[in-house]
Amino acid sequence: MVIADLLKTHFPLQNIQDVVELFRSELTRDGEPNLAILSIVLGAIENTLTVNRALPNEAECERTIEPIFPILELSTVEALHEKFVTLIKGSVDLSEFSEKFATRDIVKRISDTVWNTLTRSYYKDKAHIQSLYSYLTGCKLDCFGVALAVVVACQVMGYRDVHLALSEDHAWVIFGEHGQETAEVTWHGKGNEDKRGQPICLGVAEKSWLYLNGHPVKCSRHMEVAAMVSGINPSINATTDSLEMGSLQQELLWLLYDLGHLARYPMSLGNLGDLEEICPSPGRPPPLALFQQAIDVARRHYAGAHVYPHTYLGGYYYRQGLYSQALSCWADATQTIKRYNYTREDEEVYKEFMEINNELLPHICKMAAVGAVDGQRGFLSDPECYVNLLRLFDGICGWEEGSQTPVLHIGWAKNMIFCLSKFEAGVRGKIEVHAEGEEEEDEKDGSDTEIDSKPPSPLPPPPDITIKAPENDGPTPPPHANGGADEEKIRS
Ligand SMILES: FC(F)c1nnc(N2CCN(c3ncnc4sc(CC(F)(F)F)cc34)CC2)s1
Repeated sequence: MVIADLLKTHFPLQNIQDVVELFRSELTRDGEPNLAILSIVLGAIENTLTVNRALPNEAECERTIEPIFPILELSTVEALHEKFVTLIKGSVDLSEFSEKFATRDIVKRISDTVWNTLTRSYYKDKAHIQSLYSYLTGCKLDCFGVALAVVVACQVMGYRDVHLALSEDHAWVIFGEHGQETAEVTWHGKGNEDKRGQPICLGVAEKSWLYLNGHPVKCSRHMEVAAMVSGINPSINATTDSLEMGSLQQELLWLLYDLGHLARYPMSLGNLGDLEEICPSPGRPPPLALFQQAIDVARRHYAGAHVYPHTYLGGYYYRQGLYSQALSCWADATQTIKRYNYTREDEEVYKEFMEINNELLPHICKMAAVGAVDGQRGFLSDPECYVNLLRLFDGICGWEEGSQTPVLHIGWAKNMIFCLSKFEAGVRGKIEVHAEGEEEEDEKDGSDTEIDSKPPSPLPPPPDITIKAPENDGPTPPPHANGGADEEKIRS
């Protein structure tokens, strides 16, 4: 498959702007963006900027910093592209597969080709093995990278119906005339037999977070570009990121955002929010707006089935010291996971909630109890915080109910008791807990406001509990009642 002349005009790539213009050209051209070229380009640059990078020591830091952005020649990219096309076209007998739409057989065969050319054994969680560059130069791919490579190979074979499907911790493909077919093409986690070639059957998908109850992100070609940009890993080592690589990722995500290709992709909006928190772009929406947009997208287009939009925002509030707001987001997150049954393939989200319940929440309650953080003066006497703490624990317990594998152990319970006991006795008198479906008598004096897990549309399962907290006329003003001065103090 020849590389379009339009594409060639961008080479050699010498800086971030050259790469952004190449992506803009591919994303706005007639026909599809060339996924193979774009993945090779990102992988080659990431490799130069992060892999085996000698870092300047103190003394050298004083000296001028030599430019380290690699000059990427067309010949390098063309050679790797040619290698990929030859490998893929050489592995399947084209005559057998002449249909317009892919079949399970062709998808499995292409997955086998990628699978069988990987290094026999390597550290699967290694960084920088997510791109076609890693596959073509090191024969290594991570779980996401295998799925992406299969989709790129199908594009090379001319199958315009094969697309990437993404959950919050897994990837597979959809295909067929109406995109109605699904197939596993990669492995998941450790010690799980891969199910490559099999469809994702609803029975498995509907109750496990790994498959998001049938609400994965179904990518277009442009969203597949967004996925490879989201998959950029700027880390040089555990403590240092490549500023150039992070900046390239941020610029490309804004390009994709402006072209509308993040509009159905909550995690990429979260990625962009994280990058903006670290290095704000002038004239762009603040992180808060991006995290909030991700939550809205998940609610409107994915039936509120995604957990990460809530934990992205919760993590942001926590880092900003806005603990009441963080708690509210984390409660929304557990009220989301509550609709799933926990299975051993859900470890990643289990670790998220473990950190929230067993590290972050106890820390907040400890700090609030010693009054260490001004802004949290009201936290332990604020009925809304207590309500959200109960919603959070209810969600985790609801997740365990009906699951084959238990979620909670004594460590969870100890931390729950620790947090609950830090709240002032009076606050417990200010809330009402209603069992599911109990008739609501009208509020006579309107003194109670109902705190309810805002039901995402379409109708979710009814919440098990509805909890009420009084209006702001209670004796202790909510933590941010002083005109946000505290928040100013925290932020400054
Ligand atoms: F919840 C917040 F704290 C999170 N912070 N970072 C989070 N990540 C980082 C980015 N990330 C992602 N970001 C964009 N797209 C995808 S597709 C995918 C699943 C798999 F890798 F394809 F298997 C993961 C993922 C995974 C979740 S969640």
